[in-house]
Amino acid sequence: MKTIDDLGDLRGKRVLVRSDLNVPLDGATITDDGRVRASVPTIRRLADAGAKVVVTAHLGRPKGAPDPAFSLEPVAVRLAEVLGQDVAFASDTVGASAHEVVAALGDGEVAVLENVRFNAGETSKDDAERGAFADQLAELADAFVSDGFGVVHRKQASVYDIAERLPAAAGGLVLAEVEVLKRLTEDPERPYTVVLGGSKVSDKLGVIDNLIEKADALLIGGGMVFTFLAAQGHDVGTSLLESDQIDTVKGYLARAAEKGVDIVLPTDIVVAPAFSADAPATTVAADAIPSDQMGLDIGPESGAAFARLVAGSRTVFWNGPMGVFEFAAFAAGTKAVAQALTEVDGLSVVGGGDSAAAVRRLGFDDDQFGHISTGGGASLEFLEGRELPGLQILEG
Ligand SMILES: Nc1ncnc2c1ncn2[C@@H]1O[C@H](COP(=O)(O)OP(=O)(O)O)[C@@H](O)[C@H]1O
Ligand SMILES: O=C(OP(=O)(O)O)[C@H](O)COP(=O)(O)O
Repeated sequence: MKTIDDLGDLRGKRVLVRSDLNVPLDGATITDDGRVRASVPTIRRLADAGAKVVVTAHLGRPKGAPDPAFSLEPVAVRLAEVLGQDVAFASDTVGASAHEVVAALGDGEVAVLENVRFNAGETSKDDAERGAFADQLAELADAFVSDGFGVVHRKQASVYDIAERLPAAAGGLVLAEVEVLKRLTEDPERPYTVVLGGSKVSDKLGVIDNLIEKADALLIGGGMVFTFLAAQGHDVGTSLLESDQIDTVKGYLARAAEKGVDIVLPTDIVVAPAFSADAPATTVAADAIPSDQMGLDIGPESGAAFARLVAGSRTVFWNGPMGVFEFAAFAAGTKAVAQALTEVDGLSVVGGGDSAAAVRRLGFDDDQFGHISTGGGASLEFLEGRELPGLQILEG
């Protein structure tokens, strides 16, 4: 992959940096600034080289139009604090404000553009529509640095198409992430266990297909669980469920059994009548979820079983909290798995914005893990051995 060194002398040049600043927010308050901190070294390096640094990033999944709830402005404020220098903010991504802010940048100064996903072209499946938006982004810069590891699995304008339009290079974060994750793909020490949870179920279920070929055991928690339980014929009440994936999941279970790969499901679940911090929590058997309750965490018996399997592995990759850790009553499963990862005699990797936020919020330090990856979906697809569009476009 091309690196920043390949871009030559950057003094006075406008460099567009794609960062992953998709941080968890409570209102306008950032609850974990890990992705901001991870983005700073590349931004600092470019600013120190005298570039005019234009940062582009997304926040959440707005629907291709401006939505104040997903403004990057609070994130730009936090970036300025962590960088220790002023950061200008453009109230649009490629419009008059962006052009004005970029034109006003001096050498070594930094600006953040408003949420790139406020523009329908960013995530469009139509190549021409995405390309037209990438053309507009490209007008704002002389070179492109891809540093948002968490989005390199997305074929999106600010990740992929832009790299076809400007001299492009991988930033330090992307290079560092790839370096560590390669260790998990090249002959991992066994047993190799992958723990999957979280709420992006439809996005991430597909990775199981390839991971069955690579890992010795797959532990399923979080919102992932319920499509599996439904595939086994159980009622999952009002839990998160991808009904159209039930047949696919049945196929995974059958193939894993054939290959001798353990797909381990929780045997007990913490349920509540509503998705809220103070909903009364009870623990039930995984095959007896009441029809008016939703599963919000794996139960204590499952937490202990998952912890034993994790701690006994030599290589562990974990993406996706085991429950709704943001609410104390549903954080125990995530805490049990996190604790077990710290005890692994080998390589333990936590991936994903919320998973990283969870371990920090539950009192763990980053250095208790082998690596904390900023990307969940991106690292999972990397481990699958898939070609990631945002990396492939930087090659050559
Ligand atoms: N049983 C569940 N039902 C609903 N949401 C869940 C459940 N378990 C975990 N979650 C949610 O999953 C979210 C994180 O999912 P995801 O974005 O896939 O992880 P990451 O950002 O680490 O890749 C958390 O906000 C958590 O509350
Ligand atoms: O949060 C992210 O991914 P993750 O939850 O898989 O870690 C990235 O910012 C990508 O976001 P997206 O999954 O909305 O494309």
